[in-house]
Amino acid sequence: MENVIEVNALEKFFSKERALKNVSFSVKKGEIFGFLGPSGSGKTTTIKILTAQLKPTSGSTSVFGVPTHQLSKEKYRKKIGIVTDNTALYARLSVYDNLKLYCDLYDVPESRIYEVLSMVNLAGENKKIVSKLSRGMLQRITLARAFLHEPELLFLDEPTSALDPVNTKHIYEGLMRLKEKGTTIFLTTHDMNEAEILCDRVAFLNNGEIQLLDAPKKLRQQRSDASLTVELTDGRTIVLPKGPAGAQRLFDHMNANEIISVYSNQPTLGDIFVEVTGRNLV
Ligand SMILES: Nc1ncnc2c1ncn2[C@@H]1O[C@H](COP(=O)(O)OP(=O)(O)OP(=O)(O)O)[C@@H](O)[C@H]1O
Repeated sequence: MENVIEVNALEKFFSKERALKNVSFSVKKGEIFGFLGPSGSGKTTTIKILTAQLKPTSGSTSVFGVPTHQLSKEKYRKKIGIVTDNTALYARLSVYDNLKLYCDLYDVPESRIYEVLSMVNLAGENKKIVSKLSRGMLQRITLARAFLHEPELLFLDEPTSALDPVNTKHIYEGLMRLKEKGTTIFLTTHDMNEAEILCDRVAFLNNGEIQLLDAPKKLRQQRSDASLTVELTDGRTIVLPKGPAGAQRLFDHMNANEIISVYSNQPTLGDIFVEVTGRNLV
């Protein structure tokens, strides 16, 4: 499968401080790739380098097979959508007028505005003035703007950090639909649950270094001891080990109709992050 993003031995220094250390990874077309790390680990710096807002100190980065510094701005703008903390919206204009400006810029029909507002659960809010919006609404408008020109590649820097669970779920559904259409998504997040739901593969970033990279399911399976936790009708919760002895006890409880639930004891992505990096994700 074709790689949309390629990063090799990327390093970034801010004065003498090393923000990124020997970072290498690639992102395939149509993949949702999660960059997970605590505050200050280098997530935004990576996005800025990949979107040509910052120059790397060394190493190579390419997007759509073209070194990032060589991409013409016009071509880049049309194929890429970026969502960061910087909303760059006009505070005194309405939601509609803000999005209309981008329709003109990207050569997109105005009818698309209603489609993207519905994607972010803001249908009917088009007349609201941007300065009167909540942080969560601003975040959703920024997402709507990034969806407007149907980019092939989306960079999302903590896209749901200000959203409530209902809107977060709505955004997840929208992102999954974009993925189904073939959009590639590079997502940074602190939220392991988000990574688990959305990402095909995740990289754990700690102090500017990638410490682990794989599919969430594989990471969990590799670290599972294959034991099972079983809740029984008499109120007990028991752990059954892998192997014939555990299987026999499971059979006996099933046969006696004593089982309420069974689940596997796999670690969460958060557990794995702590195990690998020795630190929490916040
Ligand atoms: N313009 C800058 N000048 C100096 N240092 C910087 C600059 N931008 C980032 N850094 C430093 O680089 C490191 C990585 O920062 P970055 O913003 O990429 O982290 P992050 O993982 O995105 O954090 P957060 O989750 O808080 O947004 C931090 O130590 C930060 O202080």
